[in-house]
Amino acid sequence: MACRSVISSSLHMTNSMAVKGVLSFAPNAPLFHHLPKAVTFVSLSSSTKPPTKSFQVRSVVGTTEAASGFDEMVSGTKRKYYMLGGKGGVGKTSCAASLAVKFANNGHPTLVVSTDPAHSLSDSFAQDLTGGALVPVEGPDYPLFALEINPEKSREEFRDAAKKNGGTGVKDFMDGMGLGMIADQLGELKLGELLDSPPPGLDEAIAISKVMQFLESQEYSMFTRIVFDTAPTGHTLRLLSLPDFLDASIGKILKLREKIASATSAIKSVFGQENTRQNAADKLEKLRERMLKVRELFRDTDSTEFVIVTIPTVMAVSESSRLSASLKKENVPVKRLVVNQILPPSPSDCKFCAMKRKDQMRALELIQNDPELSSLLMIQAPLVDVEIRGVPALKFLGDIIWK
Ligand SMILES: Nc1ncnc2c1ncn2[C@@H]1O[C@H](COP(=O)(O)OP(=O)(O)OP(=O)(O)O)[C@@H](O)[C@H]1O
Repeated sequence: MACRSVISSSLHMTNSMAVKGVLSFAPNAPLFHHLPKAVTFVSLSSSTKPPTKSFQVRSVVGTTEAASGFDEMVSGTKRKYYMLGGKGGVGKTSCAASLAVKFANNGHPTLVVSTDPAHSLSDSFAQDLTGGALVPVEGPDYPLFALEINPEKSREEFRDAAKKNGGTGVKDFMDGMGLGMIADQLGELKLGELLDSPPPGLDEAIAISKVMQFLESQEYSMFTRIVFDTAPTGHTLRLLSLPDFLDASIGKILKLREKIASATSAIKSVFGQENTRQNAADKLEKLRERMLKVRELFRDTDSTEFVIVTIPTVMAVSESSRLSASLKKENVPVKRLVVNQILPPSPSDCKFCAMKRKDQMRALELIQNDPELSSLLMIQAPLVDVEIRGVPALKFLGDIIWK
């Protein structure tokens, strides 16, 4: 028996609007190669670009009309940070990318950042966004840039640079990555010598240092919405608790430094060493202070929100509940919970679909009765029957989720 639970529909989409019909887009739309110095906000109208390519997106429609409060998310030109996180594979990237597209199509110069070492932003946007630098995303009405931070790869390169140049290349390498600040703070500690046993938190330090750039660098000042596609729960919690985490790491670094210092004390002047050590300790203290600033930012209810993404299964709901509790403990603002991949009611006699949906409804009930999750605004997102890839498809998903 054919399963008819998924309603097929087709869409017609220009760069800034979607109506029913055929999903169309102009693949040669101009790239935003340069960041504009000043941003003018104008009302968005439908594009007049002729559709040059078309394909169909079939989807479930109308499963839920729960509003996400997007009006509140989009209002104001003061910068806001949205971090989307949850269990692996639930749709964090799809939700984050669709939110970023929606912000950009609503007049916000937007940056979407992946801090997940296993990036899927490139796959989601169907564009090559790798390389660890800002890459313009083709398609939205307003500038949308993506940044994939790969801390593990960065550490590898860092290690190589340290080996090749006997440590002298480390600063150049970090400068090249825009991490000069970290190099300045840690350079004197001869990190190259410590890389065989990297202090825990170094990966996260590299990721968070990019966040610090947002705060300090002119290059990023144009972005009024920054959306984070975070790594699965465990990594995210480490990232959020980084300042404490780094505190411990700094302690470890200083201890190691002390060991190195005493091992070489026979050939160095004690006075000079003490100076260097004190200097390095001061710099680390500065780094710690900066981290604390980031910590404050991510706990600022005016500028930051963590959106939990989950799916309607008992396992995912349990993990989301724990994540919510941890975020609350860290005082990170959480308001919204996206429950993704919900099956529509099946008008057919597909037993599998009926059972699956029943299961999902039970999981939704769990959410409603969960002390951690019940107070969050629940946004239900349907399971669509094609893979969401590319800006037009993300716009389509975003228009369903972010209303
Ligand atoms: N609502 C949806 N309907 C249909 N497919 C979806 C939906 N949401 C996500 N998917 C698909 O599920 C897969 C995983 O999605 P995605 O990469 O967004 O999840 P993730 O949580 O970011 O994964 P990871 O933890 O591996 O980074 C992708 O193939 C995506 O296209």
